[in-house]
Amino acid sequence: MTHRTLVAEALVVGYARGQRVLDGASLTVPAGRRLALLGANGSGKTTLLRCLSGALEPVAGTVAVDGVRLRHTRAGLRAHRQEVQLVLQDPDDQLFSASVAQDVSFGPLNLGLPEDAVRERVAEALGLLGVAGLAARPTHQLSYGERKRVAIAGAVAMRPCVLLLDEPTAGLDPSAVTEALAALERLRASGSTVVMSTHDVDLALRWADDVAVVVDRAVVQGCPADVLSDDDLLARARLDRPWALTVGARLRALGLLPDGALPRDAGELLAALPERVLP
Ligand SMILES: Nc1ncnc2c1ncn2[C@@H]1O[C@H](COP(=O)(O)OP(=O)(O)OP(=O)(O)O)[C@@H](O)[C@H]1O
Repeated sequence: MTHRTLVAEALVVGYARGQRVLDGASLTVPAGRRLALLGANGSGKTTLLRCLSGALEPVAGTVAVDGVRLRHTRAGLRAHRQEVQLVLQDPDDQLFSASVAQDVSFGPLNLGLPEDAVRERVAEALGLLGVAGLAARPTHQLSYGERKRVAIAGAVAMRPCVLLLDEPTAGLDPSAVTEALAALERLRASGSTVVMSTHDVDLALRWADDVAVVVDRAVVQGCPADVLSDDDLLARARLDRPWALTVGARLRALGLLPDGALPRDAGELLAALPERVLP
């Protein structure tokens, strides 16, 4: 797998006539960067991800991978899905087979790959997600967190250059979130560029290289610390400022952090404090 750049330009989407969910939404997912997609409930994050994956055809606008434009023909969609995979928020929308191994084999088998290549991809995908031990388990017996990981493994078995994850950490306990983030790092190291939608601004700040906010039917994209401290944007998008930015700004104003210091989480904050505060 090789990281690739995914670009959406001027997307227009409306489910009902005359009502637009996206109206001129543009987004760039640079190859190899972690991108977090934020926005209020119903703002259009899933709609945008579905356009990026090819599952939904916009009324207007384009989607392209490394400059190659997505065509909504059978051949065009087939080619796009080998590069870009979407994992839905609810794993039960994605898992259909009796066993985990069968489920994860589904995509590679559909590509017409020989059995040994399929087996290799399934083992690789389950390994990357840290669920190799679940291969023989019936999918209906799995916990919610296990089902989420297996659903991601199903997409990973397609060896996508860009992996789109709709709220992959929603409903996971804190240690499962940590494990999921470690799995995403392994995926990135293996060549998949990762986009995740989330409602967690603190997670977006500490995980992402870039953030994109879906607001007023368009997308505002930029560096996490800049976008997530833009109070006007945050209010329009019904998001809170991440606590680390609020506390960091206060500590800088008190002279307890150097001017350029931008701790993104508790560990970075403690590390940045001077010894007189934290001997
Ligand atoms: N298939 C559909 N038919 C009609 N309307 C739809 C459909 N899918 C989504 N919508 C509407 O489009 C809007 C955007 O929905 P979308 O699921 O993209 O938002 P979201 O940002 O992912 O929300 P959430 O954070 O709640 O998951 C909502 O008003 C939703 O009701």
